Amino acid sequence: MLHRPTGPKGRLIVALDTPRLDQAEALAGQVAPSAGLVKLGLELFCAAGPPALARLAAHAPVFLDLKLHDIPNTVAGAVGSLAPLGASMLTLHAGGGPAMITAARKAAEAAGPARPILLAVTVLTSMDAEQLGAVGVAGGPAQQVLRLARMAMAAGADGLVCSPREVSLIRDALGEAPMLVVPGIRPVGSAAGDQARIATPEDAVAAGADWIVVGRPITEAASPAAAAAAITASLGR
Ligand SMILES: O=C(O)c1cc(=O)[nH]c(=O)n1[C@@H]1O[C@H](COP(=O)(O)O)[C@@H](O)[C@H]1O
Repeated sequence: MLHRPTGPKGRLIVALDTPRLDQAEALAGQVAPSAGLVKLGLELFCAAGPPALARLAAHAPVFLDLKLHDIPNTVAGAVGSLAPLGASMLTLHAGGGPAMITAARKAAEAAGPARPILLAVTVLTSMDAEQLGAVGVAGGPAQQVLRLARMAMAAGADGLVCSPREVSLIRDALGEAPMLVVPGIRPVGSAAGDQARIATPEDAVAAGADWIVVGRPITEAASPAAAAAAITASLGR
């Protein structure tokens, strides 16, 4: 099981969001010197399936981000199918509720000590108060993130995915126990795109993020290797 970032590659996770496995492998090779993990998400997994995991794992440990969200029995089955693939981290939506998270943890543990870390996604970083209101959640993202964070950790998640805006709130409430993996990262000067709750790599780490997740600011850069290296260097290791 993967623990906190300690190595010289720092706290960076690079999201390889492309439907093409050859392209993802090439990117993984370019960013691997400066990335602790690479992220295999829905776009690539839907296109290339489980074999993509072993191919990317040749370059760096893999964060498998499929954001599972279904009834407990179905999610437990999916975790059971995914756990042997060798991912270091796996996501599920906290909104699936405590029974779903507990079932997922049980299924992950059945895979043995090399099981993936289970991360509960709180409120997607693309959602602002208005988007959240549209799905019936009043009070804004911070309050909802904290509610889901407490519930998910009590139900058996190893860590949480949240935006950089809620990191210090979670640290104040829950301390060091949750591993915090933080997307919605934008180096100064890069476009926000569809992300709503963003901050720079430095601010996210200063707030207490264990890992930051960066996709397009690296993958769409003229040199992904240089962009990844610059982010890791900006974090001081
Ligand atoms: O679980 C995630 O990784 C995730 C959760 C979230 O709330 N927001 C979010 O952006 N992500 C992922 O993080 C990556 C961010 O990519 P960029 O916006 O290109 O940096 C994407 O692969 C998203 O799927």
